[in-house]
Amino acid sequence: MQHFDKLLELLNIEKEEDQRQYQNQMVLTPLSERKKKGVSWYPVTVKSTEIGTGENYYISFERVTELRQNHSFQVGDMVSLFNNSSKQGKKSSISGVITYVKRDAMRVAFSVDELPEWVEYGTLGIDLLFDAVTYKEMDAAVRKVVSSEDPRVIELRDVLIGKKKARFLDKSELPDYYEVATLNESQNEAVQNILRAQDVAIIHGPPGTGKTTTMVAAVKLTLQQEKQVLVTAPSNTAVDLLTKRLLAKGVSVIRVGNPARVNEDLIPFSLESQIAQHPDYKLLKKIRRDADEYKKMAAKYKRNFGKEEREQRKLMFAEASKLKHEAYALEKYIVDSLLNNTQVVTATLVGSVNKFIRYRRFSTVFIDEAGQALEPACWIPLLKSERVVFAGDHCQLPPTIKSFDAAKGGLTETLFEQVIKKQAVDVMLKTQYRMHEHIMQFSNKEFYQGELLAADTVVNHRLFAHADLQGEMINQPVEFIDTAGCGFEEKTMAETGSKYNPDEAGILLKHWIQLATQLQLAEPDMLKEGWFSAGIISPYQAQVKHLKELFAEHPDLTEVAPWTDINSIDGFQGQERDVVYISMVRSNDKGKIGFLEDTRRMNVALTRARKKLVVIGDSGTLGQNAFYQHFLDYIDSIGAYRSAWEWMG
Ligand SMILES: Nc1ncnc2c1ncn2[C@@H]1O[C@H](COP(=O)(O)OP(=O)(O)OP(=O)(O)O)[C@@H](O)[C@H]1O
Repeated sequence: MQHFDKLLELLNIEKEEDQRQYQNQMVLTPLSERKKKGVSWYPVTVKSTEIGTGENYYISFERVTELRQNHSFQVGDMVSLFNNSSKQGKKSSISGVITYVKRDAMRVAFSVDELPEWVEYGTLGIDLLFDAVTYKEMDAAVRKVVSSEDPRVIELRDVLIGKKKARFLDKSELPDYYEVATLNESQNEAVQNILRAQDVAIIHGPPGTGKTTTMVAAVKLTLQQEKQVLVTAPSNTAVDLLTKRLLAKGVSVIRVGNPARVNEDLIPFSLESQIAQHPDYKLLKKIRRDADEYKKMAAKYKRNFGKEEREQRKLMFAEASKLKHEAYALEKYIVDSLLNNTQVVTATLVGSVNKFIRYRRFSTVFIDEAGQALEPACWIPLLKSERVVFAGDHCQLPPTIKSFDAAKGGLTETLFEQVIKKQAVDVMLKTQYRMHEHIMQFSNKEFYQGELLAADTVVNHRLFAHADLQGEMINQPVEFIDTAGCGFEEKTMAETGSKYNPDEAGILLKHWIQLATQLQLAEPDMLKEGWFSAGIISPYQAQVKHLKELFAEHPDLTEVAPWTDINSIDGFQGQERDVVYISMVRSNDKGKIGFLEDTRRMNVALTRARKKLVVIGDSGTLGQNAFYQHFLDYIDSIGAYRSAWEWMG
C-alpha cells in the first residue's frame, strides 16, 4: 500500500538522521569531548544498589569531577552504563533509564534479573543512549497494519486513510441523550459525536477551550457503555496529566509505562506499584528468590565435576526453570486481575506495547495531543482498538522531526490532520477560557476562521483592576513594541548558529521592570504565591539563554523572579500565564525570518497570555512576511502599537 510504504520510508529516513545526530554526538566523539559536551559521565562511583519491584535494579551513581560541569541527562532518558577496565578486554555495557538526576548524582533503573559482575570492578562510566526501541515498535506497527488479516484492523485502517467513510450512530440510536451540565454547547456536541462514532471521532481544541475537560467527560460517559478504555498521548507529561484529571473525576485508572518515566505523584497508580501492593506479591517475590537461589547454587559447580554433581546441577537448573515459570504464571494472574478491574488504562502511544498490555484489546482508544503525534506511533494503540477518539489542534505545534527530508516528505502530517481533511468528522470547541478577546482575536482570524469566542469570565479581564489604570497603556491586553529603525541588529551564536538580539532583550527587561513595579504598587496581593504568573518566550534558544542570564543578574527582579518563566515556544505548549512577553529576535535588512515562518509555532506563543501580551520585534523585518503583516495590521486596528524609542536613552 503506497501510503504505508512511503510512511515506512520516511520513518527510516528520520531514524537514520536521529541516529546520525546521536552518533556525531556520541560515537564519533572521544570520551573527553563527550564529557565536555555533557553527554557522558566518567568516571562514576556506585553509591548504593537496591532491588525494585519486578525485575528492576536501581543503582545510584556519583560523578567524580573537579569542575562544575553542566550535562544533558534528564529523568526518563535511556543511558548505557559501561566498564572501561582494561582487564575486561572488551567494553561491557548495560542499558537503563534515569529515575533521578542532579548536577553530580543520578539513579538509574536497570531491567535485568541480575547485575553483571563487572559492575563491581573497574572504572564505570555512563553514556546517553540512542533510543532505537521506539523506532522499532513504530516500524513494526505500520507493517502489521499493512499485513493484518483482522477484519476490524482492515476496516479501521481504510477509514483512517480515507478509503471508507466513517460511520456514526444516529442521535436517536444513542442509549440516552447525554448532555453534561458543566460543559458548554460545543463541548457537549464533541462528546455526543464521540458517543455516536463507530470508527473515529475528533475533538479539535484550540487554545484554552477545555480539550482535556471535554475528553475526561467523554471518557466517563463512554464508560457507561464500555467496560474499559485505553487513554494515550505522545508524551509522558500529557499522559500523567490525563491520569490525574481522570482520577480526580473518580475514574479508576492504571498507569502503564516505565516507572522511571512516570510522575512521582502517580507512582501509586502505576501498574508496577499496584502489583507490589497485591496480596500475592509476597509469594511472587519468594518464588523469584527461590528460583534465583537454585540458579546460583547450580552455577557454583565448576568445570571438573563427576556424574553425580552433573545430575544435581541439572536438577537445580530444572527446579529454577520450573519456579521461573510459576513466577511468570503468578505475575500474569496478578496483572490480569488488576487490569480486569480498572476502568481506564493510560499509557504513551509507544508505551502501549508494554509487555503487560501488549495483547490486550480495547473497545476505544483516546489519543490526546494528536496534533503532535507521529502517524506510525498512533498505529501502535490503534492496532488493539475497535475505534478511536483523537483530540488535539493541528494549528499548534506539529510533531518534532529531526530530518529535514522526512519532514518535507510528509512525516509532519499527523493522522489527526489527515482524518480531518478526508473525513470531516471533527467538532471544534469554540469557547476559550483563557485570553482577553484582544489577545485571542488575531489567532482566531488566522487559524480558526473567526469561530472562537471568549468566555464571559475572560472576555475583558485585565491585569489591573484599579480604576485609575483602566485607560492606561500598561493595562492594555496587547502591546507591540517596534524596534524598527533602532539599529537592533540580530546576532548569531557562533557554536550553535542560533540567533539572539541583546538590544531587544534590553527593551524587554526595561518594560518588564516598569510593569512589575506598577504591579507591586497597585496590586501587592498579586505577588503573593500562586496569584500571578509571567512567561517570557523566544523562538530562539540563544535569546532564551541570553534573557535568562540578564534576568538572573538584575537586582530589581528578585521579587517577581519566582513567577517569571523564560523558555522557548515548545517549553510553553499547553501552558498559560497572566502576562506573556515574546521576543521575536529577527532584525535584518533582507527580511529573513527563519524559524518565525513556522506560523503554527507562533500561534502557540501568541495564545499563552491570559491578561496581557507584549510582543517585541522589528516591523521592518517581520512585515515582509504576509502572516506578520496581518499581525501588524491587527496591532494598528486595536491601537496596540508602541515604538521602542520610548525606552531608549
Ligand atoms: N465548560 C466550561 N466552563 C467553564 N470553564 C471551563 C469549561 N471548560 C473548560 N473550562 C476551563 O478552561 C480551562 C482550560 O481547560 P482544560 O484544562 O480542560 O483545557 P486544556 O485542554 O488542558 O487546555 P487547552 O484548551 O489549552 O488545550 C480550565 O481552567 C477549565 O476549568
